[in-house]
Amino acid sequence: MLVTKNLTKKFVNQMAVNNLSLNIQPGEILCLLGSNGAGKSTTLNLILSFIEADSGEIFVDGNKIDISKQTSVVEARKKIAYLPEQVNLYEQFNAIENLEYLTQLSEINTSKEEIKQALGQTGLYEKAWAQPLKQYSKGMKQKVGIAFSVLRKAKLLLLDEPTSGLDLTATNEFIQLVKTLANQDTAVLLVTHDLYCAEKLATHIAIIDNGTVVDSLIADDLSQGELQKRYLDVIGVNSKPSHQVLN
Ligand SMILES: Nc1ncnc2c1ncn2[C@@H]1O[C@H](COP(=O)(O)OP(=O)(O)OP(=O)(O)O)[C@@H](O)[C@H]1O
Repeated sequence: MLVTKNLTKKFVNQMAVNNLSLNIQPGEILCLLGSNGAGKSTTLNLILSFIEADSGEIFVDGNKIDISKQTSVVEARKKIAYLPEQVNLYEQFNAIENLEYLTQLSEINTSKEEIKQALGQTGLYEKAWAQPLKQYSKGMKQKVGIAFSVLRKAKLLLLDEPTSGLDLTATNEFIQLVKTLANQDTAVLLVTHDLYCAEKLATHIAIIDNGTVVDSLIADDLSQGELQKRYLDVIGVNSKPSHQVLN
């Protein structure tokens, strides 16, 4: 569903993404795990055609994105749902109104019943559906964002640090929700530095450092604690003293 081949992007003197190749099939959840500045957001921005790669290729559902052609970008974006770290929705509107408005804007033919079904699928409790989003927590807003991706029938879901600011209950609810979407054949790219989320959610993990994948793992093959060890090895924490002795 998503293939990137040797993606490279440099900002002035900073190599943000360096020869990055990814492959996500329908139903797979690939976690791009990396620390601050590793190149995660730049990768998402490239896939979304917000910025242009210096070199490399991106294929969505088998079609190569040609950023110089509006039709190519529009076609790719139709298949992609993007959930940014801070979900951008209309705070004065309630969940149903938001989804009615967003589907109209995107020219998606949908009924109120389908909107309610999509909200129901996310587990957002029904009492909240008619409340303005300014009264929502981050986790609740995310559910509305996910409902929109369900209504759009997106084949590829991009998640940017989705669990930052969520408590453990909301994190676990979110993880279950994304797993349900993957079980329905959505391909998911999850970008995070949250090891817990990576461990609980991903089917595949690519550890990224300096814009390059330095370790690729299959979640089912990981033993207890192995991901944490391999991640800490990459970011160099295991080789540093664990604490300083103060005199
Ligand atoms: N527009 C830009 N101009 C210059 N340098 C940039 C720009 N965007 C990103 N960078 C640099 O590219 C590198 C990768 O940044 P990126 O934002 O992709 O990392 P990240 O993994 O998403 O980090 P974080 O977890 O902090 O969001 C960093 O060194 C960053 O400073």
